[in-house]
Amino acid sequence: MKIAVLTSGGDAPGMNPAIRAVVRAAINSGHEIYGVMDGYAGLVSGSFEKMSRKSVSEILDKGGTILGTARLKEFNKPEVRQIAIHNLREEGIEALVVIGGDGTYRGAEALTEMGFPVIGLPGTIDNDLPCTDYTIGFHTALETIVDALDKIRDTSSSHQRCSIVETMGRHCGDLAVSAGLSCGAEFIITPEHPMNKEDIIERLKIHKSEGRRNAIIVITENVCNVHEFAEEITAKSGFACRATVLGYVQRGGSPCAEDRILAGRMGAYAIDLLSQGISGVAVGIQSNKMVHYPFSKVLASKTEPMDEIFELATKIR
Ligand SMILES: Nc1ncnc2c1ncn2[C@@H]1O[C@H](COP(=O)(O)OP(=O)(O)OP(=O)(O)O)[C@@H](O)[C@H]1O
Ligand SMILES: O=P(O)(O)OC[C@H]1O[C@](O)(CO)[C@@H](O)[C@@H]1O
Ligand SMILES: [Mg+2]
Repeated sequence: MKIAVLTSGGDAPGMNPAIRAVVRAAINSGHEIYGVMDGYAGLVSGSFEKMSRKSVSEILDKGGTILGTARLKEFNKPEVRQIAIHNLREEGIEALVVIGGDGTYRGAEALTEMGFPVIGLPGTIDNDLPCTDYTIGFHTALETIVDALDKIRDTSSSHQRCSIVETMGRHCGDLAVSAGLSCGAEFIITPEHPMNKEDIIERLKIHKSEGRRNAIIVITENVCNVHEFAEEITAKSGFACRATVLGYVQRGGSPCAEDRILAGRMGAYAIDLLSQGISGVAVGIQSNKMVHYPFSKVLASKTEPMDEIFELATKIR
């Protein structure tokens, strides 16, 4: 079978090991494999390149994605997807593996509904996909955040300051919750676990009066303007507060072992599914087992908030 692979949406550490696994597993199973450049944009422009074992040599430890990625808004138009399917068929490609987040899955579901076989792999730092415990990239981004929070704690404590640190995650608090537990953050604020600002300020006053030297607040992006909140905390709590937006540093870097293993397992599993004639599904990991569900089910499901980790962080704070 001729199979193509692409990466789409925000890049995530582990996309390269996933591409490698798809390419090597496909070749080892007797398939031909093509790389598509820059996500769905490459499907529309017909940017395909045949890949060999060598095309994916020495990329296991590389951040980003060797295939490039893009956000192509127009892909929600049927006529644009029709061009993509036409280009795939012209090349003789019979199935597609997409590595990306929820938006990428929406594109994949739409291609599936138009009769083109697609398999999805969860590749996003956000961990915001249902039907999988983890997404490829989450654990590496988490390590980056933990490293940054430990460093911020050093300076924060030296200056007796409060630090509010904004993580990525779009509308999912998993990065903030996991990093907050890992670093003993005093407060964790996420879309799933919101907190009243006045309440935090009151608790910071108590915290300060108890002689604590610092406090860390970890917060998911898009919850509030952290710079304004830092000013408010400084003015009202007596704790000088600084805001740090971690930003794109969270998307870069060499994938950690956990993401490499996950990417390897998922990439190989995707090729096994295609070899068995299965498509129109997204791959996941649940209780350490590979699973797959139709895109329609995944996209209609909700992610499970990390309530247990959040409560544990509060309990052992
Ligand atoms: N409803 C849709 N129909 C068709 N294609 C879509 C749809 N939504 C998104 N896509 C395509 O998928 C691409 C990636 O989606 P998006 O930008 O939301 O990132 P993502 O895959 O969710 O990854 P991440 O959130 O980690 O950045 C979009 O740029 C677009 O090309
Ligand atoms: O790369 P862009 O378009 O700025 O998107 C940033 C978004 O992408 C992510 O990094 C991954 O989905 C989110 O955490 C963040 O909100
Ligand atoms: Mg997304």
